[in-house]
Amino acid sequence: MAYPPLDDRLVEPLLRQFADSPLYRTPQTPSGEFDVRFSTAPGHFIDKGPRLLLGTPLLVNGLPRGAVILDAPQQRVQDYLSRTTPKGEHHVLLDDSGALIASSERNFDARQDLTALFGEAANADTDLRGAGMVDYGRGPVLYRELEGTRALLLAHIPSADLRWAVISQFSTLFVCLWVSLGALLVITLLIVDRLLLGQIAVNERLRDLGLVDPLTRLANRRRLQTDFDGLARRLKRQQPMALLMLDIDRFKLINDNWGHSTGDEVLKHLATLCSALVRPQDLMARYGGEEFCVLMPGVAIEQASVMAETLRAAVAQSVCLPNPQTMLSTAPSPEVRLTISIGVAEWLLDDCHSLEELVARADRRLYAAKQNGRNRVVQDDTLYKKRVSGISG
Ligand SMILES: Nc1nc2c(ncn2[C@@H]2O[C@H](COP(=O)(O)OP(=O)(O)OP(=O)(O)O)[C@@H](O)[C@H]2O)c(=O)[nH]1
Repeated sequence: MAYPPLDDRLVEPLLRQFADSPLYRTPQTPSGEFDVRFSTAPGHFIDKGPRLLLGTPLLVNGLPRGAVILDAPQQRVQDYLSRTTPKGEHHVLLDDSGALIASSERNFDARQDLTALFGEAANADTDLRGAGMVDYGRGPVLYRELEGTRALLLAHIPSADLRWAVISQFSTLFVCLWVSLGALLVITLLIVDRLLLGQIAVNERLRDLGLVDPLTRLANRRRLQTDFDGLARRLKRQQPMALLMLDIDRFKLINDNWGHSTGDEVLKHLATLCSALVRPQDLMARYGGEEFCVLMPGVAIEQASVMAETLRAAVAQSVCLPNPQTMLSTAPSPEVRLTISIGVAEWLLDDCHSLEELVARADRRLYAAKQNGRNRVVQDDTLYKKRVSGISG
């Protein structure tokens, strides 16, 4: 570009000032020289007049390392051009494309010509002040205003360098800290997970303890009550509900002859056998000792009696083979045969309004079954009444 005679003596100290600035240290070429070549950048309007940005790249070993931008009011460039132009001569400032930027002629209309030159960019507010980073589409440019001057120091940073600078911020200590925090978090989550699983297991165990008989794994008395209450609400005395009361005959003899451990195995044997025979919707529970209940929702007395007979027959035909290690050495045989007696009741027919009443009615019939020879099912009070009247008579 054509350029007015700019006094190198003014530029050189300024460039050195920039180069020595702690804000921006530019390594010099081995010869200590700068390759100074100004070019124009789009001007902008501030206050009353347009301003020009005159820039020179800072090259080190031929590589661009930054730029010095002189932000000057266009009028001053114009005045300077007029002042320094010898009489009779005409100096102009042209840009790279040869367009007129300033002229030593006084009739140069800077506002009009600048706008013509740079279009809307000339009106853009590019008045960078302080320090920061801008990106005009060719990558990030760092800038810093030099104190006491209207000059901006710019440095173009390749994106890769910028990324590396960010990454290098993560010092080893910082990374270690993050890794430690991450590890701590994972360990904490594992511990919480373990605690939760443990708590769930404990809760399940507690729930089991509350509702399950530990020996036979059948429902216990509390569960029987809960289920009865639920069924009673659901059936609303619109449908029948039967209850079987089972008791092992002469169980005391089994304990006495084979031992208590074998007695336990007989209880488990009975539980497994009977619970496999009842319907899925029936609830078999251990009522206590050697007594068991089967709650049968929606079942009338006849059907319940049939089921009771099925259970009685199955038990009578079954053989329990207890662990020989735990039975008494005096045991009469390695196997145990057993029978059960059953009392049957039905809540509508027997007009029972609570589990207690239903159990009492079934228990009464169970008692009658025992009194009449055991290994039998009783589903009404005939035998009971006969016996009671016999006693009273
Ligand atoms: N092994 C074992 N025995 C139990 C358990 N609970 C109760 N028993 C025993 O069951 C027996 C019940 O005996 P009884 O109430 O006299 O009745 P029974 O010998 O079965 O005679 P009947 O019922 O009249 O046929 C007692 O000896 C109790 O010790 C238990 O959990 N395990």
